[in-house]
Amino acid sequence: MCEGPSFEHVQSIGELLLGKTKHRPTIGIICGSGLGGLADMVEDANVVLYSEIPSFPISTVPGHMGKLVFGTMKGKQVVLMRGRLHYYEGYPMWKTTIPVRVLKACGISTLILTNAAGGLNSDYSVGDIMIIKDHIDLPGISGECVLRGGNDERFGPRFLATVDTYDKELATLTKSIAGKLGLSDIMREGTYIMIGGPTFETVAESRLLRNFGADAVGMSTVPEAIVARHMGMKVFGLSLITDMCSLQYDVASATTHEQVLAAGRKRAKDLQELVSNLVQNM
Ligand SMILES: O=P(O)(O)O[C@@H]1C[C@H](O)[C@@H](CO)O1
Ligand SMILES: Nc1nc2[nH]cnc2c(=O)[nH]1
Repeated sequence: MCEGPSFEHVQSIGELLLGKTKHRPTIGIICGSGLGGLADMVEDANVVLYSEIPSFPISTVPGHMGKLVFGTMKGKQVVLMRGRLHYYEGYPMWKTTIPVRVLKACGISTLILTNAAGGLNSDYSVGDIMIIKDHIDLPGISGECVLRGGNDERFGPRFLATVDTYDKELATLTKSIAGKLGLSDIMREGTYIMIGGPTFETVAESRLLRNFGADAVGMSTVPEAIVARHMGMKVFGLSLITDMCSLQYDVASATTHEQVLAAGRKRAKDLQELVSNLVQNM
């Protein structure tokens, strides 16, 4: 059975969106929880609400506004998704990535993903920024891969290699920009693991995820990265460590979404500088 939007439908939404803006971006950015301030860097903005776009799912999570923002960032044409869709909101996996397919139809060739994540690596601290070197698709390896279902070859191949998901040149460029901005001390590079959510991890789960080799855990990003690669886009990802996962029972503390959003606000300026300079130098 074929799941997901048809190729023609995605193309038609792309055309509709390009009719609503004079911009012709090639760089797309997805804002993670509490990281919507990235959109404040956009000049000459044309904003389209998700609710105005046919078949677009609606963001229901606080910290995700549900707007596409077309415009320029440091002279480069961009489009930002200020609000992403998560599997735990009740959408099937393929539906959470309709916007990524639509971005491609709008002409995007490079996708920058950002997210809020819990730190599993005990060398990390709240406020660190992790370049995503690799991911573990926990839902995917247990049967809920975003590419499950019928495959339209016009989107991409049935069997996708994922060893090269995250672009190495953009990672190198980001490290050099972080150095110039004085951010090297908070930069990390590691593996992001996606869980379905919306529960934060138990101590036993955090230990399991760490033993799997993950440095940070979150509830998004991986399906978007896979779909973007499926369509031949370059992908780069950053995780803001908003809380540290509890690996010891005697000092375990509960994570809250408010805490995640507050950590995002604290690091907002640095993240905006980092991403906008990356865009400028791409
Ligand atoms: O959209 P992201 O992955 O940044 O959001 C993370 C995961 C949950 O949606 C939320 C938990 O606070 O933050
Ligand atoms: N699963 C998970 N997602 C997060 N998003 C932000 N922080 C966390 C976390 O600690 N765990």
